Amino acid sequence: MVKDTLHIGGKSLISLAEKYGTPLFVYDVEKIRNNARAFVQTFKEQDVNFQVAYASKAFSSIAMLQVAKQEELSLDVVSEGELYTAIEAGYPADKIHLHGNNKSISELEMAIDYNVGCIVIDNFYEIELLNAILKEKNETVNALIRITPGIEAHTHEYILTGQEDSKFGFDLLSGQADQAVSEVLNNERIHLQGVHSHIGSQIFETTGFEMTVQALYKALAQWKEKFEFEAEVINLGGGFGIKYTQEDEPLPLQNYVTALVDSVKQAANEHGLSMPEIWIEPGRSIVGDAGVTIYEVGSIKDIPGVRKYVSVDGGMTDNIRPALYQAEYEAELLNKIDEPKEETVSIAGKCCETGDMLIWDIEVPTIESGDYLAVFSTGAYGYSMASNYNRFPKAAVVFVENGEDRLVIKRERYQDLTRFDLSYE
Ligand SMILES: Cc1ncc(COP(=O)(O)O)c(C=O)c1O
Ligand SMILES: N[C@@H](CCCC[NH3+])C(=O)O
Repeated sequence: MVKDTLHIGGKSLISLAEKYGTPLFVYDVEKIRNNARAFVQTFKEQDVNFQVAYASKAFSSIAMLQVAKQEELSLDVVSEGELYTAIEAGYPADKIHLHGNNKSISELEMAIDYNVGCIVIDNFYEIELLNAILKEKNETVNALIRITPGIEAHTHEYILTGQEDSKFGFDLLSGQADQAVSEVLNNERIHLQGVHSHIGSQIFETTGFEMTVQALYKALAQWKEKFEFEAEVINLGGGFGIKYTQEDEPLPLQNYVTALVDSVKQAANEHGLSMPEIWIEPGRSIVGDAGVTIYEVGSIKDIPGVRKYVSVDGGMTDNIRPALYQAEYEAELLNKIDEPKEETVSIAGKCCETGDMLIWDIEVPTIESGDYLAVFSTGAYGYSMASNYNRFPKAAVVFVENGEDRLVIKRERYQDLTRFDLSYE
């Protein structure tokens, strides 16, 4: 048994690695709850009507959605699979919002059959599909229209979503958003509750959100004149940044809420429009810093004067973010937490892929095979973007709260990898 050091929710990470094996995702449930409460409490203090919808793409599992439900969050789902998980977790249907830039007929039918709270309409094809499905089922639905406001948030270009040149939503500048509002308002089966906009992810400032509110209100004022339409809901999406490394300086979550509420109040007032409900959709900022991944160090390759590669028993299969966005992480050797940092190494995954790197140039104590490495802030878009590349089984996920650990997603077995394979002999 190695020395017990770093703890989460009262449990030592080393003891969890020994109990459940590695790679292992460990979540601090109290942290998830505190993040959720930071948003909810701040809205309550602002005295506005609101919904905080957890963007379940960041990390979805039955246990996670049960925690979100306990915290009275609404839920953003973007696929039939995420919706199915919500249903399995017993999520109240009226709190579910369905997103997606290419919703299938069966996704839309499932959402309507389950009576979800709202559908965020993304494009003209979807209006057509929705109309046909609602007619056939003789149903109605609440909807928001997703708008790309032409705002460029300061973040990695792959996670920008609010710029004009985007696959998401109706563009404001070209007039497509006007046309969409008009079409939806003319559809008696779709109740247009309001507008939605999401400008990107891992954003560290409020300016982009404030500019979005202004852009939306300019349009809303015109739509009031043109269509006598007033939004009951303004959904400003997610994207609130978190700390991955010492260089990251995110705002306290409360600041995003106060900035959004202030700018909506101001814009509504300026344009003589009534105050809407404000909805947001945080994903990363609810779960990101609540998760840690533990790996075991395996082979070490030292190329003198060049680099020391330290390979761990996971990699891009449980964390694609470094390969996809050059995302940076910090890590510690759990069993050497008090030892001085003696060397600079690079942490590699075990996939047959040069780009399968987790961390470049990190300082660590003298590193050896068998050490446990914990990589921090992996709670968002780690497990949810995991793959079976090279036929690696997906890692296990453990929740810790009040000194108790609970396995919430089992480690995949090799049998799981071939479960859909059919013989060709
Ligand atoms: C529409 C929408 N809402 C919410 C989110 C959640 O974003 P984040 O995890 O950055 O809060 C995303 C992802 O960027 C998104 O596309
Ligand atoms: N998956 C991305 C963010 C995109 C979120 C969905 N629009 C990440 O890991 O940062």
